[in-house]
Amino acid sequence: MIIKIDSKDAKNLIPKRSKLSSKIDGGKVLIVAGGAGLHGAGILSALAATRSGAGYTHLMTDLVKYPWVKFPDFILHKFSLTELKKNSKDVIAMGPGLGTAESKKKLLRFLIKSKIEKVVLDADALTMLSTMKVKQLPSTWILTPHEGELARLLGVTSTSVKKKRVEHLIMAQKKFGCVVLLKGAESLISDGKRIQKVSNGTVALAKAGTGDVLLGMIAAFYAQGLNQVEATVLGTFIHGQASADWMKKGNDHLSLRPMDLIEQIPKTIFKLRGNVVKV
Ligand SMILES: NC(=O)C1=CN([C@@H]2O[C@H](COP(=O)(O)OP(=O)(O)OC[C@H]3O[C@@H](n4cnc5c(N)ncnc54)[C@H](OP(=O)(O)O)[C@@H]3O)[C@@H](O)[C@H]2O)[C@@H](O)CC1
Ligand SMILES: Nc1ncnc2c1ncn2[C@@H]1O[C@H](COP(=O)(O)OP(=O)(O)O)[C@@H](O)[C@H]1O
Repeated sequence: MIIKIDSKDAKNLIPKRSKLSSKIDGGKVLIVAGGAGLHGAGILSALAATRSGAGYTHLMTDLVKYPWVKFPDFILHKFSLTELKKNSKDVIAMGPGLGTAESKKKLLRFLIKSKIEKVVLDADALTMLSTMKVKQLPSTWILTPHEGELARLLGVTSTSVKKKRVEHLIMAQKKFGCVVLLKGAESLISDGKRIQKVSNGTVALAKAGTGDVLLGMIAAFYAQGLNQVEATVLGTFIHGQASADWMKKGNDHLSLRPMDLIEQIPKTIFKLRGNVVKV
């Protein structure tokens, strides 16, 4: 049976703060993303993490020409294994715009070998993973493939994934042993025990960069104490709902920018929470 997530389920998962909360309660997220020419991907993920409640957002990225005057919110790191080793974070989210060079593979191999507890992999990190001999990943890891990425992970065609989405999701979950989110008009989440479905997203999301936003959101919720399934469910639901809320304002589905989605996050969370802030 596939369980459909509704707004009540999502509302119950929204992290809470008290008047005495500090940035420590928001947790520390490290986004490893945004290689040469694809800086935007890392910035989108990092901005989404900050907008979704991360207490600290660290961004390991290509520092050359990083537009820090426009985006001063993050603690910046250059791509480096030494840097990755010395940075203990609550959650590490890796992939968008990273490329698949050997230097980036080393970073991923380190995370796998040292069994870092909370890791979320997307985009190029999934492509790199598909070329590695990996048995199982920790059950606390999250993979967020679209159909093409899931096909690469399983060594099948994207057409066969499109035809049998649930079957391929289950195969990937069994292969890697962690949470797998298969993205699309209907997003499916499996942890090996059950499959949950999030279908509130709109076609406005069918645009490059919206997946980078989702990665940052899931990482932020994971860093705030939700478990790996809850963080994936809440991130995916709010992401979908933000696109729907943005369209309800009279915007056409052709026109959504990933940045619009990020700007919509505060209002969508506030509405879902029930229009109350008790702090
Ligand atoms: N601002 C920035 O800097 C941005 C940077 N970005 C970064 O750029 C990098 C490359 O990203 P990308 O999107 O070009 O390539 P990628 O997703 O690896 O493969 C696409 C191929 O997969 C297949 N495919 C099958 N089903 C599919 C589906 N449902 N949805 C999508 N694809 C599907 C299909 O091939 P087919 O299966 O048909 O052979 C298709 O040709 C990556 O690091 C990303 O993070 C982007 O996030 C944008 C913003
Ligand atoms: N037709 C659609 N309806 C609803 N959501 C969609 C649709 N198409 C794509 N999405 C969502 O948009 C996001 C796209 O992510 P992804 O393919 O990884 O893009 P990118 O890597 O370019 O950021 C996913 O969250 C996916 O579920």
